Amino acid sequence: MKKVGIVGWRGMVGSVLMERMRQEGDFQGYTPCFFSTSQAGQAGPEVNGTVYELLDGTNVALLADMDIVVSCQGGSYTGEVYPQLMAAGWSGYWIDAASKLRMDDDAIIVLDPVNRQLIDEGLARGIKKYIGGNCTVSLMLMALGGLFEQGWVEWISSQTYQAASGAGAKNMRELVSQMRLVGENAENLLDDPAAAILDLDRNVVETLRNPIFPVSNFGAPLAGSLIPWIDTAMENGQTREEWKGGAESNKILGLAPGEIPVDGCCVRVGAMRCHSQAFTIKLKKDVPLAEVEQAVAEHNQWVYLVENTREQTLRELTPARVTGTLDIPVGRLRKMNLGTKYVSAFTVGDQLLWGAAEPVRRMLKIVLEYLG
Ligand SMILES: NC(=O)C1=CN([C@@H]2O[C@H](COP(=O)(O)OP(=O)(O)OC[C@H]3O[C@@H](n4cnc5c(N)ncnc54)[C@H](OP(=O)(O)O)[C@@H]3O)[C@@H](O)[C@H]2O)C=CC1
Ligand SMILES: N[C@@H](CC(=O)OP(=O)(O)O)C(=O)O
Repeated sequence: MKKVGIVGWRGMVGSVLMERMRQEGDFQGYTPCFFSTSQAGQAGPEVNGTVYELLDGTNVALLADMDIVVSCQGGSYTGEVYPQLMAAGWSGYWIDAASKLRMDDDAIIVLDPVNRQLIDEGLARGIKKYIGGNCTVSLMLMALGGLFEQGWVEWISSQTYQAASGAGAKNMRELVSQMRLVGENAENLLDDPAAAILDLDRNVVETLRNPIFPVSNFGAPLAGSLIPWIDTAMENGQTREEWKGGAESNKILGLAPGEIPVDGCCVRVGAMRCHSQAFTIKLKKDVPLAEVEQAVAEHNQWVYLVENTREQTLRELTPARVTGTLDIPVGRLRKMNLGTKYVSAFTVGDQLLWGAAEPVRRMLKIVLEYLG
Protein backbone atom coordinates (compact mmCIF):
# COMPACT_ATOMS: atom_id res chain seq x y z
CA MET A 1 0.00 0.00 0.00
CA LYS A 2 1.28 3.47 -0.89
CA LYS A 3 1.51 5.95 1.97
CA VAL A 4 0.02 9.40 1.46
CA GLY A 5 0.94 12.14 3.95
CA ILE A 6 -1.62 14.93 4.28
CA VAL A 7 -0.39 18.19 5.84
CA GLY A 8 -2.62 21.20 6.46
CA TRP A 9 -5.79 19.08 6.51
CA ARG A 10 -7.41 21.18 9.30
CA GLY A 11 -6.80 24.57 7.69
CA MET A 12 -9.36 26.29 5.49
CA VAL A 13 -8.17 24.87 2.15
CA GLY A 14 -7.35 21.54 3.81
CA SER A 15 -10.84 21.25 5.32
CA VAL A 16 -12.42 21.78 1.90
CA LEU A 17 -10.04 19.16 0.50
CA MET A 18 -11.02 16.66 3.23
CA GLU A 19 -14.71 17.36 2.61
CA ARG A 20 -14.32 16.70 -1.12
CA MET A 21 -12.21 13.56 -0.54
CA ARG A 22 -14.91 12.19 1.76
CA GLN A 23 -17.69 13.10 -0.71
CA GLU A 24 -15.87 11.33 -3.53
CA GLY A 25 -14.87 8.29 -1.43
CA ASP A 26 -11.21 9.04 -2.14
CA PHE A 27 -9.77 7.46 1.02
CA GLN A 28 -9.18 4.01 -0.35
CA GLY A 29 -6.38 2.02 -1.97
CA TYR A 30 -3.66 3.71 0.11
CA THR A 31 -2.70 4.43 3.71
CA PRO A 32 -3.40 8.04 4.67
CA CYS A 33 -1.18 9.65 7.33
CA PHE A 34 -2.18 12.99 8.81
CA PHE A 35 0.39 15.55 9.90
CA SER A 36 0.25 18.68 12.03
CA THR A 37 2.93 21.19 12.93
CA SER A 38 1.27 21.96 16.28
CA GLN A 39 -0.83 18.96 17.34
CA ALA A 40 1.44 15.91 16.85
CA GLY A 41 0.34 13.02 19.03
CA GLN A 42 -3.24 14.29 19.32
CA ALA A 43 -6.24 12.67 17.69
CA GLY A 44 -6.61 13.67 14.05
CA PRO A 45 -9.53 13.17 11.67
CA GLU A 46 -11.76 10.14 11.56
CA VAL A 47 -11.75 8.48 8.17
CA ASN A 48 -13.73 5.34 7.34
CA GLY A 49 -14.13 4.52 11.04
CA THR A 50 -10.47 5.02 12.00
CA VAL A 51 -9.29 7.97 14.09
CA TYR A 52 -5.77 8.81 12.96
CA GLU A 53 -3.13 10.00 15.41
CA LEU A 54 -1.41 13.10 14.14
CA LEU A 55 2.23 12.87 13.09
CA ASP A 56 4.74 15.70 13.45
CA GLY A 57 4.66 17.73 10.23
CA THR A 58 8.14 19.11 10.90
CA ASN A 59 9.71 15.65 11.21
CA VAL A 60 11.45 15.15 7.89
CA ALA A 61 12.19 11.47 8.56
CA LEU A 62 8.46 10.77 9.00
CA LEU A 63 7.58 12.73 5.86
CA ALA A 64 10.32 10.96 3.91
CA ASP A 65 8.54 7.68 4.63
CA MET A 66 5.60 8.85 2.46
CA ASP A 67 5.25 7.97 -1.23
CA ILE A 68 3.19 11.11 -1.76
CA VAL A 69 2.84 14.25 0.36
CA VAL A 70 -0.16 16.53 -0.13
CA SER A 71 0.28 19.94 1.53
CA CYS A 72 -2.30 22.65 2.16
CA GLN A 73 -0.17 24.06 4.94
CA GLY A 74 1.09 27.18 3.16
CA GLY A 75 4.16 28.54 1.41
CA SER A 76 6.40 29.04 4.43
CA TYR A 77 5.94 25.41 5.46
CA THR A 78 6.79 24.27 1.93
CA GLY A 79 9.81 26.57 1.90
CA GLU A 80 11.13 25.05 5.12
CA VAL A 81 10.30 21.38 4.71
CA TYR A 82 10.59 20.64 0.98
CA PRO A 83 14.33 21.49 0.69
CA GLN A 84 15.03 19.30 3.73
CA LEU A 85 13.17 16.40 2.12
CA MET A 86 15.17 16.88 -1.06
CA ALA A 87 18.42 17.00 0.94
CA ALA A 88 17.39 13.74 2.59
CA GLY A 89 17.16 12.14 -0.87
CA TRP A 90 13.36 11.77 -0.83
CA SER A 91 12.00 10.79 -4.23
CA GLY A 92 8.26 10.88 -3.56
CA TYR A 93 5.58 13.06 -5.15
CA TRP A 94 4.90 16.51 -3.66
CA ILE A 95 1.42 17.92 -4.31
CA ASP A 96 0.87 21.41 -2.91
CA ALA A 97 -1.76 24.17 -2.83
CA ALA A 98 0.78 26.91 -1.99
CA SER A 99 2.44 29.11 -4.58
CA LYS A 100 6.01 28.58 -3.32
CA LEU A 101 7.18 25.99 -5.91
CA ARG A 102 4.76 26.85 -8.77
CA MET A 103 7.18 28.55 -11.11
CA ASP A 104 10.06 26.08 -10.55
CA ASP A 105 11.22 24.63 -13.88
CA ASP A 106 10.65 21.10 -12.61
CA ALA A 107 7.13 21.81 -11.30
CA ILE A 108 3.82 21.46 -13.14
CA ILE A 109 0.89 23.70 -12.19
CA VAL A 110 -2.06 21.32 -12.08
CA LEU A 111 -5.52 21.95 -13.50
CA ASP A 112 -6.28 18.66 -15.18
CA PRO A 113 -9.46 19.64 -17.08
CA VAL A 114 -7.20 22.16 -18.84
CA ASN A 115 -3.72 20.59 -18.88
CA ARG A 116 -4.11 16.84 -18.35
CA GLN A 117 -1.77 16.17 -21.27
CA LEU A 118 0.99 18.23 -19.65
CA ILE A 119 0.45 16.36 -16.38
CA ASP A 120 0.62 12.94 -18.06
CA GLU A 121 3.76 13.94 -19.95
CA GLY A 122 5.25 15.21 -16.67
CA LEU A 123 4.55 11.92 -14.90
CA ALA A 124 6.13 10.00 -17.77
CA ARG A 125 9.20 12.31 -17.61
CA GLY A 126 9.58 11.65 -13.87
CA ILE A 127 8.38 15.06 -12.64
CA LYS A 128 7.57 14.84 -8.92
CA LYS A 129 6.28 18.37 -8.10
CA TYR A 130 2.62 19.10 -8.85
CA ILE A 131 1.33 22.43 -7.59
CA GLY A 132 -2.19 23.89 -7.61
CA GLY A 133 -2.50 27.22 -9.42
CA ASN A 134 -3.49 30.65 -8.16
CA CYS A 135 -7.25 30.76 -7.59
CA THR A 136 -8.10 33.49 -10.11
CA VAL A 137 -5.93 31.85 -12.75
CA SER A 138 -7.46 28.39 -12.27
CA LEU A 139 -10.99 29.84 -12.28
CA MET A 140 -10.28 31.86 -15.44
CA LEU A 141 -8.90 28.82 -17.28
CA MET A 142 -11.82 26.62 -16.18
CA ALA A 143 -14.15 29.31 -17.57
CA LEU A 144 -12.34 30.18 -20.82
CA GLY A 145 -10.45 26.92 -21.46
CA GLY A 146 -12.43 26.38 -24.68
CA LEU A 147 -11.17 29.62 -26.23
CA PHE A 148 -7.54 28.78 -25.40
CA GLU A 149 -7.99 25.24 -26.72
CA GLN A 150 -9.19 26.66 -30.05
CA GLY A 151 -6.09 28.88 -30.20
CA TRP A 152 -8.31 31.96 -30.62
CA VAL A 153 -6.99 34.11 -27.77
CA GLU A 154 -4.57 36.92 -28.62
CA TRP A 155 -4.66 38.51 -25.16
CA ILE A 156 -6.91 38.85 -22.12
CA SER A 157 -7.46 41.65 -19.65
CA SER A 158 -9.11 40.46 -16.44
CA GLN A 159 -10.66 42.65 -13.78
CA THR A 160 -11.15 40.57 -10.65
CA TYR A 161 -13.56 40.79 -7.73
CA GLN A 162 -11.89 38.53 -5.18
CA ALA A 163 -13.47 37.14 -2.04
CA ALA A 164 -12.23 37.53 1.54
CA SER A 165 -11.38 33.81 1.77
CA GLY A 166 -8.42 34.33 -0.57
CA ALA A 167 -6.76 36.26 2.23
CA GLY A 168 -7.45 33.53 4.81
CA ALA A 169 -9.89 32.48 7.53
CA LYS A 170 -9.12 35.45 9.80
CA ASN A 171 -9.99 37.82 6.98
CA MET A 172 -13.35 36.13 6.43
CA ARG A 173 -14.11 36.67 10.10
CA GLU A 174 -12.98 40.28 9.87
CA LEU A 175 -15.30 40.94 6.93
CA VAL A 176 -18.31 39.61 8.84
CA SER A 177 -17.29 41.58 11.97
CA GLN A 178 -17.17 44.71 9.83
CA MET A 179 -20.62 43.94 8.39
CA ARG A 180 -21.99 43.40 11.91
CA LEU A 181 -20.67 46.70 13.19
CA VAL A 182 -22.05 48.60 10.20
CA GLY A 183 -25.46 46.98 10.76
CA GLU A 184 -25.48 47.51 14.52
CA ASN A 185 -24.55 51.21 14.29
CA ALA A 186 -27.16 51.86 11.59
CA GLU A 187 -29.90 49.86 13.30
CA ASN A 188 -32.09 52.75 14.51
CA LEU A 189 -31.93 54.62 11.21
CA LEU A 190 -32.61 51.41 9.27
CA ASP A 191 -35.64 50.59 11.40
CA ASP A 192 -37.12 54.03 10.75
CA PRO A 193 -38.41 54.10 7.13
CA ALA A 194 -38.77 57.90 7.43
CA ALA A 195 -35.08 58.43 8.25
CA ALA A 196 -33.24 60.52 5.64
CA ILE A 197 -31.08 58.39 3.35
CA LEU A 198 -28.14 60.79 3.68
CA ASP A 199 -28.26 60.35 7.46
CA LEU A 200 -28.01 56.60 6.94
CA ASP A 201 -25.13 57.10 4.53
CA ARG A 202 -23.31 59.39 6.99
CA ASN A 203 -23.81 56.87 9.76
CA VAL A 204 -22.24 54.07 7.68
CA VAL A 205 -19.29 56.23 6.60
CA GLU A 206 -18.66 57.28 10.20
CA THR A 207 -18.56 53.61 11.20
CA LEU A 208 -16.15 52.72 8.38
CA ARG A 209 -13.85 55.62 9.27
CA ASN A 210 -13.98 55.11 13.02
CA PRO A 211 -10.50 54.26 14.39
CA ILE A 212 -11.95 51.27 16.25
CA PHE A 213 -13.39 49.72 13.06
CA PRO A 214 -11.81 46.23 12.80
CA VAL A 215 -9.25 46.36 9.97
CA SER A 216 -6.21 44.63 11.47
CA ASN A 217 -6.19 41.86 8.82
CA PHE A 218 -7.25 43.71 5.65
CA GLY A 219 -5.68 47.05 6.60
CA ALA A 220 -8.80 48.90 5.36
CA PRO A 221 -12.59 48.54 5.46
CA LEU A 222 -13.88 45.90 3.05
CA ALA A 223 -17.57 45.84 4.06
CA GLY A 224 -19.26 48.72 2.24
CA SER A 225 -15.99 49.32 0.39
CA LEU A 226 -13.32 47.48 -1.65
CA ILE A 227 -9.54 47.17 -1.76
CA PRO A 228 -7.83 47.40 -5.17
CA TRP A 229 -4.65 45.67 -4.03
CA ILE A 230 -3.93 41.95 -3.50
CA ASP A 231 -0.55 40.50 -2.48
CA THR A 232 2.81 42.28 -2.71
CA ALA A 233 4.16 44.91 -5.12
CA MET A 234 6.10 44.00 -8.26
CA GLU A 235 8.65 46.43 -9.69
CA ASN A 236 6.53 47.18 -12.78
CA GLY A 237 3.53 48.51 -10.85
CA GLN A 238 1.55 45.27 -10.94
CA THR A 239 0.65 43.45 -7.76
CA ARG A 240 1.94 39.88 -7.50
CA GLU A 241 -1.65 38.63 -7.89
CA GLU A 242 -1.84 40.48 -11.24
CA TRP A 243 1.57 39.13 -12.27
CA LYS A 244 0.41 35.57 -11.56
CA GLY A 245 -2.35 35.98 -14.17
CA GLY A 246 0.14 36.10 -17.02
CA ALA A 247 2.91 33.93 -15.58
CA GLU A 248 0.78 31.03 -14.37
CA SER A 249 -1.74 30.99 -17.25
CA ASN A 250 0.97 30.49 -19.84
CA LYS A 251 2.72 27.85 -17.73
CA ILE A 252 -0.52 25.90 -17.18
CA LEU A 253 -1.24 26.01 -20.91
CA GLY A 254 2.28 24.80 -21.71
CA LEU A 255 3.12 28.02 -23.57
CA ALA A 256 6.28 30.12 -23.51
CA PRO A 257 6.37 32.85 -20.83
CA GLY A 258 4.19 35.76 -21.93
CA GLU A 259 3.08 34.01 -25.15
CA ILE A 260 -0.53 35.00 -24.45
CA PRO A 261 -0.50 38.29 -22.50
CA VAL A 262 -2.85 38.27 -19.51
CA ASP A 263 -3.06 41.37 -17.33
CA GLY A 264 -5.60 43.34 -15.36
CA CYS A 265 -6.47 44.76 -11.97
CA CYS A 266 -7.11 42.50 -8.98
CA VAL A 267 -9.56 43.82 -6.42
CA ARG A 268 -10.72 42.46 -3.06
CA VAL A 269 -14.50 42.77 -2.54
CA GLY A 270 -16.84 41.80 0.26
CA ALA A 271 -17.76 38.32 -1.03
CA MET A 272 -17.02 35.38 1.27
CA ARG A 273 -15.42 32.66 -0.92
CA CYS A 274 -16.27 33.20 -4.59
CA HIS A 275 -13.97 35.07 -6.91
CA SER A 276 -15.60 36.82 -9.87
CA GLN A 277 -13.83 38.11 -12.97
CA ALA A 278 -14.76 40.35 -15.90
CA PHE A 279 -12.74 39.67 -19.04
CA THR A 280 -11.93 41.66 -22.13
CA ILE A 281 -10.76 39.06 -24.62
CA LYS A 282 -9.01 39.98 -27.86
CA LEU A 283 -9.44 37.16 -30.36
CA LYS A 284 -6.95 36.51 -33.16
CA LYS A 285 -9.81 36.57 -35.68
CA ASP A 286 -13.47 37.51 -35.88
CA VAL A 287 -15.14 34.35 -34.53
CA PRO A 288 -18.97 34.44 -34.59
CA LEU A 289 -20.45 34.77 -31.08
CA ALA A 290 -22.31 31.44 -31.42
CA GLU A 291 -19.00 29.65 -32.01
CA VAL A 292 -17.41 31.44 -29.05
CA GLU A 293 -20.33 30.30 -26.89
CA GLN A 294 -20.07 26.74 -28.12
CA ALA A 295 -16.31 26.56 -27.49
CA VAL A 296 -16.73 27.91 -23.95
CA ALA A 297 -19.64 25.61 -23.08
CA GLU A 298 -18.13 22.41 -24.45
CA HIS A 299 -14.73 22.63 -22.78
CA ASN A 300 -15.39 20.79 -19.52
CA GLN A 301 -18.29 19.42 -17.50
CA TRP A 302 -18.34 22.25 -14.92
CA VAL A 303 -18.50 25.30 -17.18
CA TYR A 304 -21.86 26.45 -18.49
CA LEU A 305 -23.28 29.47 -20.26
CA VAL A 306 -25.58 31.95 -18.60
CA GLU A 307 -27.88 33.73 -20.99
CA ASN A 308 -27.00 37.42 -21.26
CA THR A 309 -30.23 38.63 -19.69
CA ARG A 310 -30.85 40.42 -16.40
CA GLU A 311 -33.01 37.56 -15.11
CA GLN A 312 -30.47 34.80 -15.80
CA THR A 313 -27.52 36.92 -14.66
CA LEU A 314 -29.13 37.62 -11.29
CA ARG A 315 -30.14 33.99 -10.91
CA GLU A 316 -26.91 32.26 -12.00
CA LEU A 317 -23.95 34.63 -12.09
CA THR A 318 -23.38 35.70 -8.48
CA PRO A 319 -21.16 34.53 -5.61
CA ALA A 320 -24.30 33.91 -3.54
CA ARG A 321 -25.47 31.37 -6.14
CA VAL A 322 -22.15 29.68 -6.90
CA THR A 323 -20.55 29.41 -3.47
CA GLY A 324 -19.95 25.87 -2.22
CA THR A 325 -20.36 24.35 -5.70
CA LEU A 326 -17.97 23.30 -8.45
CA ASP A 327 -20.03 25.26 -11.01
CA ILE A 328 -18.24 27.60 -13.39
CA PRO A 329 -20.92 29.84 -14.94
CA VAL A 330 -19.85 32.15 -17.76
CA GLY A 331 -22.21 34.96 -18.69
CA ARG A 332 -22.47 38.52 -19.98
CA LEU A 333 -20.88 37.06 -23.12
CA ARG A 334 -21.04 39.50 -26.02
CA LYS A 335 -19.04 41.15 -28.79
CA MET A 336 -17.79 44.56 -27.66
CA ASN A 337 -18.12 47.93 -29.33
CA LEU A 338 -14.31 47.98 -29.47
CA GLY A 339 -14.44 45.79 -32.60
CA THR A 340 -15.52 42.36 -33.85
CA LYS A 341 -12.50 40.57 -32.37
CA TYR A 342 -13.26 41.80 -28.85
CA VAL A 343 -15.39 39.69 -26.53
CA SER A 344 -16.56 40.51 -23.01
CA ALA A 345 -17.40 37.82 -20.46
CA PHE A 346 -17.98 37.43 -16.74
CA THR A 347 -17.44 34.38 -14.55
CA VAL A 348 -17.83 33.36 -10.90
CA GLY A 349 -16.15 30.43 -9.16
CA ASP A 350 -15.60 29.08 -5.65
CA GLN A 351 -12.01 29.91 -4.86
CA LEU A 352 -11.68 27.19 -2.22
CA LEU A 353 -12.95 24.47 -4.59
CA TRP A 354 -11.69 24.90 -8.18
CA GLY A 355 -9.54 27.77 -6.91
CA ALA A 356 -7.59 25.66 -4.40
CA ALA A 357 -8.63 22.21 -3.14
CA GLU A 358 -10.14 20.50 -6.19
CA PRO A 359 -7.12 20.55 -8.55
CA VAL A 360 -5.00 19.19 -5.67
CA ARG A 361 -7.54 16.45 -4.84
CA ARG A 362 -7.73 15.38 -8.47
CA MET A 363 -3.94 15.39 -8.82
CA LEU A 364 -3.58 12.99 -5.91
CA LYS A 365 -5.92 10.58 -7.72
CA ILE A 366 -3.96 10.97 -10.94
CA VAL A 367 -0.63 10.18 -9.23
CA LEU A 368 -2.14 7.18 -7.42
CA GLU A 369 -3.56 5.86 -10.71
CA TYR A 370 -0.18 6.39 -12.38
CA LEU A 371 1.65 4.51 -9.63
CA GLY A 372 -0.94 1.72 -9.94
N1 LIG B 1 -6.89 30.61 1.31
C1 LIG B 1 -6.91 30.45 0.01
O1 LIG B 1 -7.80 30.89 -0.66
C2 LIG B 1 -5.86 29.73 -0.71
C3 LIG B 1 -4.78 29.25 -0.05
N2 LIG B 1 -3.83 28.56 -0.72
C4 LIG B 1 -2.65 28.05 -0.03
O2 LIG B 1 -3.01 27.21 1.04
C5 LIG B 1 -2.32 27.62 2.21
C6 LIG B 1 -3.17 27.37 3.40
O3 LIG B 1 -4.19 28.31 3.42
P1 LIG B 1 -5.39 28.23 4.46
O4 LIG B 1 -6.05 26.91 4.36
O5 LIG B 1 -6.19 29.46 4.25
O6 LIG B 1 -4.58 28.31 5.87
P2 LIG B 1 -5.10 28.15 7.34
O7 LIG B 1 -4.47 29.26 8.09
O8 LIG B 1 -6.57 28.00 7.41
O9 LIG B 1 -4.46 26.77 7.83
C7 LIG B 1 -3.09 26.51 7.81
C8 LIG B 1 -2.67 25.75 9.08
O10 LIG B 1 -2.82 26.57 10.22
C9 LIG B 1 -2.82 25.71 11.38
N3 LIG B 1 -3.86 26.14 12.32
C10 LIG B 1 -3.61 26.84 13.43
N4 LIG B 1 -4.74 27.13 14.09
C11 LIG B 1 -5.75 26.59 13.39
C12 LIG B 1 -7.17 26.56 13.57
N5 LIG B 1 -7.77 27.12 14.61
N6 LIG B 1 -7.91 25.93 12.63
C13 LIG B 1 -7.33 25.35 11.58
N7 LIG B 1 -6.00 25.34 11.37
C14 LIG B 1 -5.20 25.96 12.26
C15 LIG B 1 -3.05 24.30 10.85
O11 LIG B 1 -1.79 23.62 10.87
P3 LIG B 1 -1.28 22.72 12.09
O12 LIG B 1 -2.23 21.58 12.26
O13 LIG B 1 0.06 22.31 11.60
O14 LIG B 1 -1.24 23.62 13.28
C16 LIG B 1 -3.47 24.53 9.40
O15 LIG B 1 -3.14 23.44 8.60
C17 LIG B 1 -2.01 29.12 1.98
O16 LIG B 1 -0.88 29.50 2.67
C18 LIG B 1 -1.83 29.20 0.51
O17 LIG B 1 -0.47 28.93 0.24
C19 LIG B 1 -3.97 28.33 -2.05
C20 LIG B 1 -5.03 28.77 -2.73
C21 LIG B 1 -6.07 29.53 -2.14
N1 LIG C 1 -3.92 35.38 -3.43
C1 LIG C 1 -5.22 34.75 -3.50
C2 LIG C 1 -5.29 33.49 -2.68
C3 LIG C 1 -4.06 32.64 -2.75
O1 LIG C 1 -3.73 31.95 -1.79
O2 LIG C 1 -3.38 32.69 -3.89
P1 LIG C 1 -2.01 31.88 -4.15
O3 LIG C 1 -2.35 30.43 -4.03
O4 LIG C 1 -1.56 32.26 -5.51
O5 LIG C 1 -1.03 32.32 -3.09
C4 LIG C 1 -6.25 35.75 -3.01
O6 LIG C 1 -5.87 36.53 -2.18
O7 LIG C 1 -7.39 35.70 -3.39
